[in-house]
Amino acid sequence: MKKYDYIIIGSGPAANHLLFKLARTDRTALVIENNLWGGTCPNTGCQPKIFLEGAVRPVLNTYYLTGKGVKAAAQLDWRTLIKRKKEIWAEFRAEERSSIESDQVDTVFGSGVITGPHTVQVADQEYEGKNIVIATGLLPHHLEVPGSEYAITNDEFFDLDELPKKAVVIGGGYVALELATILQAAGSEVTVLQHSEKLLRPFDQEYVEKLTEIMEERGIVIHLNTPVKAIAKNSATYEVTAENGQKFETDLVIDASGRRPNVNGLGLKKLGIKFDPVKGVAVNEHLQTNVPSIFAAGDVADNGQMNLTPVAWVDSYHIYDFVENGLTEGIKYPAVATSTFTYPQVAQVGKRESEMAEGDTVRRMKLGSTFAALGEGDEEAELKVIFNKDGEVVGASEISINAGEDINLFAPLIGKKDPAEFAMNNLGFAFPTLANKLDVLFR
Ligand SMILES: Cc1cc2nc3c(=O)[nH]c(=O)nc-3n(C[C@H](O)[C@H](O)[C@H](O)COP(=O)(O)OP(=O)(O)OC[C@H]3O[C@@H](n4cnc5c(N)ncnc54)[C@H](O)[C@@H]3O)c2cc1C
Ligand SMILES: NC(=O)c1ccc[n+]([C@@H]2O[C@H](COP(=O)([O-])OP(=O)(O)OC[C@H]3O[C@@H](n4cnc5c(N)ncnc54)[C@H](O)[C@@H]3O)[C@@H](O)[C@H]2O)c1
Repeated sequence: MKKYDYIIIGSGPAANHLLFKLARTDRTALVIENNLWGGTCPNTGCQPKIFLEGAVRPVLNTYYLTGKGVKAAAQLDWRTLIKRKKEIWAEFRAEERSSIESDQVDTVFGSGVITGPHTVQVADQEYEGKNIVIATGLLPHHLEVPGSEYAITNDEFFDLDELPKKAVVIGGGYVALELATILQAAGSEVTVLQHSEKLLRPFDQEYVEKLTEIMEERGIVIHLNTPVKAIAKNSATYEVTAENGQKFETDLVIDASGRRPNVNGLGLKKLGIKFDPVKGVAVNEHLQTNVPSIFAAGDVADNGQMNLTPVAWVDSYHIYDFVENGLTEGIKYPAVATSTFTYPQVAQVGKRESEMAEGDTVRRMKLGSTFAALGEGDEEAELKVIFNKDGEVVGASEISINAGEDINLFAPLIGKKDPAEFAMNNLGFAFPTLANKLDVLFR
């Protein structure tokens, strides 16, 4: 039986950052993958999304500037865009697996099943590992309604050759609103059906409401409190029926009703490894499961964090430091910033206004009236920063077309005393950018 220091099940961000660290040592690793090498983020998540968003931006930017010095809105050529996407990704996929293979790292294609505290089986081959890392991520949740098989998920979305004339997107989270933004900008008539009364729960709801209004003004139809009862196929279209009886005829249905930990078929029950079907694999402060040689990292781990790529990286670095450097301190997550890649974007780090404690204060900055925002047609842009009673920054939220980038300024400031001092000491920030305005905000 071939022996390794690490067996990692799944080749996503949680795996590859552990491999970056292991590359500096003489440790050996086996990576097992049963789908696309590299995991969700580069194949069917963050990366194809941000690629398409790159083309959506000028379309929407020029839409808002039409009549304000721009003659007409740019238009998306969906077929060419997806063709280019496929060409770039074909190259990436060809390179991805070979980029992680080395003298120290083997890869094997297939489904890993954990058979013991130190053994994993793939087909009829068993491998031994001193440490096993479950890094199997999430899978799309499929609605449990008749006809749910007619809906696609993010797994298929980024390879759609034809732009649907009409699309129904089910869900009100990141995936639903990002894909709705892309489709509408490309020219589809988009309807979003959210079962509950709120969208984008992890974000500042005042800004989410503003985003919703802006998306609706642009033509995206959003129905809240509208659970779906059934999806039916007609000859050339689909019909989505809501529980309230409303019917929506459409060319494409996207199920973006959430994602669930990929825990089935791993042999967890047999080994007695604890997990929750919604939260994921139970882990301690070192990301060990109840079998100490078996860890879980990234989206599949019930680590109390959001399911984001930077969180998966932090997890894998911690496992490395714990096993290789004998770190005794439990995992500490930095303040991880997050953004919706909608238009505009809503971003946040640390506390939201709704989570303010006694003595906390909030300061707002109307970014929309700055010359930069006026020039970009981003008049609704706004920023809120939350301070605790000692004057430390404890949170920030922003709505603007650059919020995803801007929020990174605030992540390193969380918990820092005297941000005014920080701003005054960094007068060399490029001007005129948001960083330069911190001085005004903090004073
Ligand atoms: C549409 C979309 C957009 C996103 N955009 C962002 C974003 O902008 N920013 C951000 O931070 N995050 C984003 N995310 C989330 C991000 O993709 C995840 O947080 C990240 O991929 C988690 O990494 P992971 O390694 O834990 O899991 P994954 O990347 O999901 O990798 C898990 C891998 O394990 C494999 N696997 C599963 N079971 C087995 C088995 N039994 N044997 C072998 N292999 C197995 C899977 O095939 C998969 O390749 C997005 C997600 C989606 C769906
Ligand atoms: N920009 C980013 O960083 C980004 C983008 C995409 C995904 N992600 C990550 O991936 C995770 C998964 O994203 P997601 O959008 O799939 O999940 P999500 O949990 O963010 O959203 C799921 C949405 O579906 C709704 N929903 C649940 N059941 C439903 C039902 N029966 N009918 C209709 N709607 C229903 C929920 O209320 C929620 O609005 C996110 O939580 C996030 O961590 C991040």
